[in-house]
Amino acid sequence: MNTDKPLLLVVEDDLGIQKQLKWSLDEFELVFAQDRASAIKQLRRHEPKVVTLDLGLPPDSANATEGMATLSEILTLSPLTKVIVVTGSDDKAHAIEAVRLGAYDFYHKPIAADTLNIILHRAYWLYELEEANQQFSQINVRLARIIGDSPEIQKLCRVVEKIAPTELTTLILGESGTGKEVFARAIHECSLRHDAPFVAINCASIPDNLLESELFGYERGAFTGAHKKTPGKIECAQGGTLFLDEIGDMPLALQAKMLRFLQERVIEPVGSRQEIEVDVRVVCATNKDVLAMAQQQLFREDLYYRISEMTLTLPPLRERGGDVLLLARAFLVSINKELGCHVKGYDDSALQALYHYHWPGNIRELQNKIKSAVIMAETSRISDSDLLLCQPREAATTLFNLREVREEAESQAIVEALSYSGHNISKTADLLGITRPTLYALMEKYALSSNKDSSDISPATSS
Ligand SMILES: Nc1ncnc2c1ncn2[C@@H]1O[C@H](COP(=O)(O)OP(=O)(O)OP(=O)(O)O)[C@@H](O)[C@H]1O
Repeated sequence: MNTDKPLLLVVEDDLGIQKQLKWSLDEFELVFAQDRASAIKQLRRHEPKVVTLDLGLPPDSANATEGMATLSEILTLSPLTKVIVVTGSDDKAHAIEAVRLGAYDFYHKPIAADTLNIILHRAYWLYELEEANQQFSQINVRLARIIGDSPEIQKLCRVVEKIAPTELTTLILGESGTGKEVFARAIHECSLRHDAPFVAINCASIPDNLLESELFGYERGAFTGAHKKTPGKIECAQGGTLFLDEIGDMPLALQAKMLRFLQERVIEPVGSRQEIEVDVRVVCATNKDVLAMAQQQLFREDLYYRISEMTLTLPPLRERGGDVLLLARAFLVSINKELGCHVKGYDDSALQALYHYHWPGNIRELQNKIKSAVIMAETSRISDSDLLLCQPREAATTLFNLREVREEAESQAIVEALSYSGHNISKTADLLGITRPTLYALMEKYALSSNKDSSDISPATSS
């Protein structure tokens, strides 16, 4: 069968019309069905995007009953399929009824090839559009579990959308508690593997001598206590995604075996000589600088390049701006529910404290602090004293100082425009939509130099 052409299921009991369609619809790969049963069989087998359906089907070809029943069954099984019904020229009522039931369009016999070709192309186009929309909204729902409005997190979500459907082995970097596992799950859930298992293993939490058998499985009698053949985590992830957390802690000896699995997609359980083929996508994470470790021979360099076909670096919570408050509000709802509490929100002192704290333990620390604050809170609103935070992120200025924010953005824009224009003052002023004197005044205000020789613009040294 020529798979380049779009496949069209034609439900038509008249062999003469079948022949005519074959001849006039040569841009499509036609498959035929003569009655309801064969139509459903072909639908299940070929999953066509578009179907043409003659409403007059046997056993009662003079009547539209069987055709209408076939239409309903097709749309129940495959709601996105575009069904175009075919009726006799004097049968408008049935055509309209079919559209009411969900048919995409209708046309009357005798067949006008040009018109039918146009209707069919439009139907395929619409199908593909709807299918893409559906996939997009499913991806959005799956990504919705990642809370965060900051540009950094939004950018990472767009990267996840792009890489999820691929087979790229991905390395997620970031401090402890920044959401590496959350992102690994999002990659899995937005991928075509989302119905298969997501299996996570933490390489740091399992003793070195057990990690190999945990990952690769073992044969009965492979070592003392191996009473029965047991599959490893890799095999358990068959068809799905394996998440190797703390990959930087994997013992060097085991890294060679891991590399072979990643290259050849086969595993050999401990104590076995039999190879097992595995179809598993791998996502790794670490809070260590594995590249530096590779350079110091503390991590296999070849394994590093194998696992980092794509790298995502998660920013620490303190660099995500207002996300901390967004997360704090979301966690309050879930923690209230979990503990059966009714804390209503945060007072100003708590918001200030949450925003300015350094968050060395990132989102996990935030969750813990809110949990204990919900338990400790004496009133319906959490205050800074309930949160027990020390070490503010920076001197407590006001939470949102609009002037400071504006000035920072203004100075940043000038730096970037200068760099873009090659430090040409006229061009920079044009880019920014201001006059040269205004630009000079602003550069002076922000102590910016226009030194052409420096590769980047840095604040002028005041000497
Ligand atoms: N963007 C986010 N939105 C909502 N919850 C999040 C987000 N990121 C992380 N979390 C929550 O924070 C906690 C820590 O996240 P996670 O375990 O993914 O971090 P991690 O970086 O893998 O940590 P570790 O390095 O310690 O393994 C989890 O409870 C997770 O559900």
